[in-house]
Parts: sequence; structure tokens; C-alpha cells
Amino acid sequence: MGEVDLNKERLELALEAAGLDLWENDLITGNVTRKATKTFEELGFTEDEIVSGVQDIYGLFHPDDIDTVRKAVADHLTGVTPQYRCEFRLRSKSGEWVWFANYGRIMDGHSATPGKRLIGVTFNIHDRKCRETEIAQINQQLTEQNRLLQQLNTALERLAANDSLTGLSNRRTLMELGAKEYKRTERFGHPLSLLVVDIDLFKAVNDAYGHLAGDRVICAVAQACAARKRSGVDIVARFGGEEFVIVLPETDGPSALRVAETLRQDVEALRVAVGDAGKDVAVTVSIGVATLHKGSGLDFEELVNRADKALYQAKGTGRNAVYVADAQPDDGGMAAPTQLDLGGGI
Ligand SMILES: Nc1nc2c(ncn2[C@@H]2O[C@H](COP(=O)(O)OP(=O)(O)OP(=O)(O)O)[C@@H](O)[C@H]2O)c(=O)[nH]1
Repeated sequence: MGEVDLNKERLELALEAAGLDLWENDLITGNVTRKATKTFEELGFTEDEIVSGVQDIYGLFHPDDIDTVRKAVADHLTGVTPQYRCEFRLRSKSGEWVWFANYGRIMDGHSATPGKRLIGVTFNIHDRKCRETEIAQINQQLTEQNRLLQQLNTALERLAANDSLTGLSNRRTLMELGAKEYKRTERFGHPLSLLVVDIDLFKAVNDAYGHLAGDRVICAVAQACAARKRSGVDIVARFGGEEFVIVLPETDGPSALRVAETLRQDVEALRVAVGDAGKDVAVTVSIGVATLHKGSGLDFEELVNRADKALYQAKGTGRNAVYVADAQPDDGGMAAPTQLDLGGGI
């Protein structure tokens, strides 16, 4: 066996071992001068059925891949790419699409003359492509699941932080945010005020118009409280059944009293529809006010308790009233104990 034959045999062995199918096209005539026999056999075609013209081969490409293949060939023929490389699907005899890849190069070309032959190899990449598609699908599913989880988390966070009836912060959120505001007061020495707002004689509303009508009244008062909120500064929370808390950072006693009195008047002016027949109801609120100064020795919970006590004193005065909690001896020089019944015609 001559050296050329030996080399040919070695080359065939290497191609076979690597799963590569050698082909060759005549660029002048457009004929296939060496067919990718193994590839066509893999696709289920017999020797006779194997196409011999380059244009005929395009009939086997997946319609979505034809442009990619044509461009890869054109880019190489015009010198844009040093090799011809592309991935594509071919239709098997039974109609299934199978993924292959091509790797080729123009031969016989010199710097001045264009090449005459395009020679290359085709190899099966179907398994890899299927795995890639599977992984892409799994990734897409995971992305979608993550998006849903994030939505769910946001919804859960909202549910955990807010009161479901009014949408205001709930008691837990109030205590968390309030404790933070308390720390800011302790650190920076700014005053912190708090209002406890309670609907007067609310049981009578429930008894007269029913629980759903009562809920509407709670929502209307909640809205009135929220309307007084300085966005991003104040905390407005539903503290219990028909009781609300408003935290006013950086607010001294007299300013808090003004906010409370305005809110009391806002609620007094409310008319809440409670029935189908256009029936509406008026309600009032009583409000307890307490203010915390740096070094007062009170924590946030104690501030709430003080405002709550003031609220009950406001109720004691006949309701629809604002009452300011007794000043502590060491709470920054606050005014002496103040009782205001602004609802009583002042
Ligand atoms: N509709 C409705 N009623 C509630 C809700 N939570 C608590 N309540 C009712 O609110 C009423 C509160 O009544 P009370 O504590 O006696 O107080 P009040 O009638 O407002 O009287 P004062 O506070 O003394 O002015 C009770 O009847 C509770 O059942 C709620 O979410 N919806």
C-alpha cells in the first residue's frame, strides 16, 4: 500500500472514530463531488435517494434554518469568516427533524483566484441540541416559577404587614416601625407624637345597621386617618377593631394636637352610606395624644399606653374629643397636663 493510500486509510479511520462525515462540493458546477453518505443513511435514505446537487440538498433543511445555512456559506465564500460553520436540522425520510452541524473550508483558492471546492464534515449534534432545548425549557419554567414566587412573596408580605379590611398597616407593623421611630427620637432628640383614634359608640352602628355597614364605617374612618398622613413619614395603623394609631415623627405636642383636632373634625363631617336605600350614618371619634421626647425614659409601647389612657379620658369627657396625655416630669419640658375637649363646642 502506497503512502497516499495509507494516509487516506488513516484519515477515514479518524473521521469514523470522530463521527464525522466528509463531503465535498464543486463550487464551479454546483455538484456534490463527495456525498455525506453516512449522514443521509442516518436520515434513512438509500444510496439512490441521496441528492447530488447542492441546491437539492437545501430541500432537506428545516425552513427556519435555511437562511442561517445560506448566510454561513456566503460569509465564508466572500471571506467574511475563515471557516464555514453552522448548525441546522435535516428532515429524515420518515419526516423527523434531526440536528447536524457543518464545519468546512474552501480549497484550491489562492490570494488572487477564488477557491474551487468547498470541503467539510457533517456531524450529528441531535442529543446535545435536545439537551440544550430541554435545559432552555427548564430554565424558562424556573424563571416563570421564580416570577410567581416573587409575586406570592410580595402578596404575603403585604398580607402580613397590612390589615385586610382597611389596607392600613397592622398592629405588628406598627410596633416594628414605631420602635424604629422611637430609636430615632432617642438618637437625634427629635420629638415623636402618637394619636390613638377610636370610633365613638361604634357598637350602636353595628347593632343598628349590621356588621357589614360597620365595616364600611371602619374603612371610611381609616381613609380619613390615611388622608392626614404625611407620605413616607407618618405611620397609620389599625390597632384593633375600631381603633387606629397614627405615629407622627418629628412632631411636638402642640402640632400633634392640631393634627388630632383636624382629624376629629374630618370624621365628624363624614357621611358613610350604610344601606341600599341611600341611608348614611355620621360617626365621631375620640383621640388620645401623647408625645415622647429624648430621654423621657418611655419606650414606644409605653407611649402607646399613655395615648390610650388619654383616649379613655377623652371618652370620659363625653366623646368626640381630643385629650393630651399628662406630660412626664422629664419629657423635655412639655406643658403641664392638658385636657382639651375640643369637640364640646370650643
Ligand atoms: N363591623 C365591625 N365591628 C367590629 C370590628 N371589630 C370590632 N367590632 C365591634 O366594635 C364594637 C366596639 O364596641 P365597644 O368596645 O363597646 O365600643 P363602642 O361601642 O365604640 O363605644 P365607645 O368606645 O365607648 O365609644 C364591638 O361591638 C365589636 O364587635 C370589625 O372589624 N367590624
